[in-house]
Amino acid sequence: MKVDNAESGAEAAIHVHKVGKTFDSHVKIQALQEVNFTIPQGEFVSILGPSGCGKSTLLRVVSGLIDPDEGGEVRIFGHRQSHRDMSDDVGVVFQTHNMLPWDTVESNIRLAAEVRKLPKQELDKRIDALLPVLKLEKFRGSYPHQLSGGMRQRAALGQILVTRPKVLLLDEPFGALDALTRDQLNVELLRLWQEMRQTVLLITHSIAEAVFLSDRILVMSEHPGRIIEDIRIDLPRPRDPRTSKEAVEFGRYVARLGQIMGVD
Ligand SMILES: Nc1ncnc2c1ncn2[C@@H]1O[C@H](COP(=O)(O)OP(=O)(O)OP(=O)(O)O)[C@@H](O)[C@H]1O
Repeated sequence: MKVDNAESGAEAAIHVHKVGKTFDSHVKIQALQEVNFTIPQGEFVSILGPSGCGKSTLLRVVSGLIDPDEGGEVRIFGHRQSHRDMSDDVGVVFQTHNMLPWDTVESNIRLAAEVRKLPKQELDKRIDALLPVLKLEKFRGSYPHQLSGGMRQRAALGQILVTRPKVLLLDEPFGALDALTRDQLNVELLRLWQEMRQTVLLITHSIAEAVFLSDRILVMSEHPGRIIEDIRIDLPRPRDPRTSKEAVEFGRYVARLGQIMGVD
């Protein structure tokens, strides 16, 4: 369903309005409480918050994998997200990859694009362009178990990027990797975003990672999750891990966020 009323966030890439979520299994857990925010097209936004505050739940609601409680809504370019009618404009990457162990990197990426029913020639072209960007060209014929953790997560990113989603939702995609690999992949992610300029919503536990990558950081409260701060990161782009992280302003943002989150 489309709406074109500006107040509803129809112009925005992501519009989250009065989103709450209560899980009602054997115990009732209110994971989210009245979450509101709007992200314009092309912005890179990170979500920080304490463990268990509802970050993954929020990302799953934005992706359409689960529906919010009644009264709340998510719109993607004006399309009302729901479990039954998920927007084609959204791609999601989780912490653990989704690759079939018996298929090569290339077939896994190919398979992920099949739902979009792209003509074979177009898909070949996209895969040929994507593999070098992900530094996986030499590994297109390798199986997941033959790759390092970082390569597997790059391939998982490839499975989503091949569909060219306008909105990229990332749930700690590099969270399980060692710090060095994670830093390298963040630099690559930033390079990709600088080229493609999709709208990105990233969940992370790392304040420095959020400041380095983002235009804006949303901070969530303890459970039940609400947005308690919305901070614009006015650091110049393009960003470079050495120079950007050494800048005084970078340190100021990290310190301020540390204070808000009680980890300074
Ligand atoms: N499917 C579910 N059924 C019941 N409760 C759930 C479900 N998914 C999440 N929860 C609960 O909702 C709350 C928020 O969980 P969520 O995974 O969204 O937090 P998070 O901020 O992503 O946590 P972390 O940073 O530790 O990954 C938690 O209390 C969790 O137990």
